[in-house]
Amino acid sequence: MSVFSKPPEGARPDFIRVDNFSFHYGEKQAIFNIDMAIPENQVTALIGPSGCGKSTLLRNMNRMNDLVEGVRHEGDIRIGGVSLYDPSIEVISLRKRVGMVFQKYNPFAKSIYENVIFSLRVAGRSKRSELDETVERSLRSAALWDEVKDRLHDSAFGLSGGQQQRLCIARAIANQPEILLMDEPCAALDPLATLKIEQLILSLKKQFTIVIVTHNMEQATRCSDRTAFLYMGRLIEFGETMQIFENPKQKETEAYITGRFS
Ligand SMILES: Nc1ncnc2c1ncn2[C@@H]1O[C@H](COP(=O)(O)OP(=O)(O)OP(=O)(O)O)[C@@H](O)[C@H]1O
Repeated sequence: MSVFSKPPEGARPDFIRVDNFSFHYGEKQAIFNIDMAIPENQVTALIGPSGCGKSTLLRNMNRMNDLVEGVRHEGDIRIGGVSLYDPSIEVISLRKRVGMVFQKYNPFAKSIYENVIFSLRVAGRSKRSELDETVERSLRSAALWDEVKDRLHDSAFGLSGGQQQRLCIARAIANQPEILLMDEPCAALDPLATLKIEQLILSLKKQFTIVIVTHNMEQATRCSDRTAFLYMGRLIEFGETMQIFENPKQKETEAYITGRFS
C-alpha cells in the first residue's frame, strides 16, 4: 500500500467539491447530503456495497444522470470553483472537461483511429495533422500505441478486451479533459488486463484528476490515493487510502473492508 503520493505542487486540494449533495430518482433518494473535496491530480476511489450510490455520485460529476427521467438534486458539485449546475454551463462543454470510462468497454464499430478521434469528428475537426497527433498522443497516454500503431485503420473489435478498454480510455482523453471518471473499468477484464489498466491509472494521474468506482478493494489500495466509503447513500468515511484500509475510524468501514458485508 504505497501508491499514495502527495498532490503535485500547485494542485488544488478541492478541485472537485461536492457540497451537501443529495440526489433522488423520483421517490427514491440515492444520495444523502454528501460533502467531499477531491484533490487535483490524484486518484480517488469510491467503494461500498452494491446499491450504496457510488455510480450515482460518479455520474453526477459530469451530469450523466440528467438523462434519467424524474431525477432531482439538492446541494452542489463544483469543478475548479464553478458549479456544474451554473446556468451558463453547457452539458456538452462539461463532458469535454470530464471524460468517462464505463464498466463494459464500448468501442464503436469503427477503426481504432476513428474511435480515438470520434469527439473531434463530432466537433467538425478534420485537419489531418491534428487528428494524427491526437491519435498518437491519446494512444500513447493510454499505453496502447506500441500495440496498435501498425493497424490503426483496423476494426476496434479485433482488439482484446483489455486493449478495447484502453482504447476507450484513449477516446475519453482525446479531448484532453481535466477529469477522468471510471466506473468499474476492470470489471470485465482478466487479472493481467486489470493490472495494465491499474498501471495506466497511476500514470494518468499526472495529467488528470481521476475518480474511480471499484468493488475490488485490492484495486483501491493499489491505485488510489484517497478512498471514500459509501453506505446506503451516505459518505461514511473519506481519507487517505492507507488510513481507510489500515486504520478505519468508522465501524461500518471496518466491517466492509474486513468482508463482514458486501
Ligand atoms: N435509473 C435509476 N432509477 C431508479 N433508481 C436507481 C437508478 N439508478 C440507480 N438507482 C438506485 O439508486 C441506488 C444507488 O444505485 P447506484 O447504481 O448508484 O449504486 P452503486 O453503489 O453504484 O451499486 P453497484 O455497486 O451495484 O453498481 C440504488 O438503490 C439503485 O437501485
